[in-house]
Amino acid sequence: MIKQTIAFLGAGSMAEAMISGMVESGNIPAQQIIVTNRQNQDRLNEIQNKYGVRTVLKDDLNYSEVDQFILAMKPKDIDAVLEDLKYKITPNQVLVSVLAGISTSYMEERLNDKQQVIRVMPNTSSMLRESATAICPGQYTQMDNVIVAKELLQSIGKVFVIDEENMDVFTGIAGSGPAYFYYLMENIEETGNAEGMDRETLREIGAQTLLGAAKMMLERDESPTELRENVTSPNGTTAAGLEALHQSGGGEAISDAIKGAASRSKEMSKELEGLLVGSK
Ligand SMILES: NC(=O)C1=CN([C@@H]2O[C@H](COP(=O)(O)OP(=O)(O)OC[C@H]3O[C@@H](n4cnc5c(N)ncnc54)[C@H](OP(=O)(O)O)[C@@H]3O)[C@@H](O)[C@H]2O)C=CC1
Ligand SMILES: O=C(O)[C@@H]1CCC=N1
Repeated sequence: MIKQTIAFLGAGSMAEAMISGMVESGNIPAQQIIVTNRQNQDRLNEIQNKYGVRTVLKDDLNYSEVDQFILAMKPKDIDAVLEDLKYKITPNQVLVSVLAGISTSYMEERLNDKQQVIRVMPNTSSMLRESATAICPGQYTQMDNVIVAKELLQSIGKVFVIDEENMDVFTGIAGSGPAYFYYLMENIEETGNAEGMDRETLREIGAQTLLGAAKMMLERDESPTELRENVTSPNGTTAAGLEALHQSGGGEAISDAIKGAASRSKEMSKELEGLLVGSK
């Protein structure tokens, strides 16, 4: 059981997905989770009623009772948040950021000397405790705090400790990834529906197919290539489907999606640094 007190700064869709998974896991008492935002009291009431966590507007938060702050606002708000936190927290408290494109050094440079920070990248499947989450500690973060953060994140799915240089591509694969699969499903539904099947059944069929394939990859000792070849009978339906996919640039499209998201993640950090230089 996690003993630390956690405060979310931000109560949007990503925060909610994480809160839902954490509370559901039972690994941390709901009363040890505090959720804040700047002004939307209705949203805080909604979160409190749904999950039994404590909520408060961020200006009324008792910062000294918090062990780990989870930053869950939009990247554009990061400078204001760090400027504010600098005067409110001590080096033994930890900042855990889920913001896309914000590096540990970016945060460290704008906080007090040797502030402990951790950069993480979860996804919205946190809601069902099925996130693929990356974690990457800053240079001053103590190992015992990394362990607690990891335990907390394990309550919402699988955790991968990665080098920061891989955070952008991880974001392109796993942070944004659920959206690619939803897009795939939208197109599956569209096509099946045009052929006369009803959308509700199609959703179940498509999702079960996706789930089955995911489980095969996680639970069987075969590569995706071997698994694909096992489905593909010579001159059969799969061969025809894969050929059409190949002709339409399916593989390239997936690769471009990951590269596009990763490059946007890099660009977002550069944009913020540019903003800062411009503001001087
Ligand atoms: N959505 C996703 O799939 C994923 C998102 N992320 C990251 O999660 C972050 C949040 O995204 P998302 O949940 O979609 O964003 P939302 O816009 O839904 O939520 C942002 C929240 O931050 C609050 N907020 C803004 N400034 C502050 C502040 N200074 N202190 C406290 N709260 C504040 C806002 O409320 P108010 O205006 O009242 O302050 C709002 O509750 C982003 O940085 C994104 O990169 C990471 C992985 C996946
Ligand atoms: O779209 C975004 O920027 C965020 C980060 C990863 C998923 N959603």
